[in-house]
Amino acid sequence: MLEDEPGREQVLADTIRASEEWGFFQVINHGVPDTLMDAAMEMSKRFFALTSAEKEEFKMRQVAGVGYGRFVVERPGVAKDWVDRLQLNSVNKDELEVYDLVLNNPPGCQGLFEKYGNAVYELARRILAILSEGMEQNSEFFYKKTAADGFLRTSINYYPPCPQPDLVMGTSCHEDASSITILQQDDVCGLEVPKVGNWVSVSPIPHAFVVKIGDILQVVSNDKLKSVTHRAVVAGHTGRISIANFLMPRRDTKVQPATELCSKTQPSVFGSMEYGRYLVEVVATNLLRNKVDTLRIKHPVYDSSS
Ligand SMILES: O=C(O)CCC(=O)C(=O)O
Ligand SMILES: [Fe+2]
Repeated sequence: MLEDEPGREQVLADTIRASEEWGFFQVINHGVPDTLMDAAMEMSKRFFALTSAEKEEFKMRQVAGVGYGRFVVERPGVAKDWVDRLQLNSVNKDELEVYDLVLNNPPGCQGLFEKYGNAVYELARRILAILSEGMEQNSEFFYKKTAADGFLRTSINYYPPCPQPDLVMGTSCHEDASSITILQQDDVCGLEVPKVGNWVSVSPIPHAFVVKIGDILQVVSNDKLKSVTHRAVVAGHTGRISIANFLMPRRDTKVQPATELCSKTQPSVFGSMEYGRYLVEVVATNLLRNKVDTLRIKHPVYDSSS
């Protein structure tokens, strides 16, 4: 995360290469204090250790909303994931969120996650700046097009120990519908990404964040940066916690390739859709895989007037 040092050019090039090839990379020395990361992980453990009745007080009330639990559309024949979840918004609120969750148990939980959310949001902005400069644009380029005035959704996943881990999935294969995702994992392996026909584990590095390119950055970068499919398996003998922070655009943001990244040789390969519509029509219909393909144009032609 070098800011002005001589190795910066190399960092830019490496970050772009990782985002094109893997859609994932890990960052260390990122500026979010270790103590804040530890406190967030500790608070998450304490939350999931509350009794069911205590957790139910924060029950999620709308599909993919904030709160505890999983309010999902059931799919016939598809087993539910082996995961317990708490979701909250920080920085800006999602403008359509009706439930104003106040997370007052364990005490201090709300304030801690607001502080954590602010720090992660700043980090997300800095990473978007690195990606922008790596693609020869000004540092605010991707932030303005994929996240300006947007919100940060923090989703805390607890995968309990499981007697038969081979029979379940922690979080099924999907891509994130975010601009970018910043994920903190504990010291237990579980997150997996595909590479040449195999699943590869993203090894936990103490106090590192895993950064994932989301669908919105894939579309705006005109398919250069990849929103890669991933999943989380369960360890079995022990529980695992991951804290996924999704940087989300405002719902009225137009999701479309940036004209600056299109040319005669690289015409726009995606159409345009408002982010709110993307969430309702593409994400909420349970179409979890290859979602950006719903925007893909079959025969791209460069339009120099746009
Ligand atoms: O638990 C993990 O490591 C992955 C979670 C994830 O992919 C998500 O919440 O979107
Ligand atoms: Fe994910």
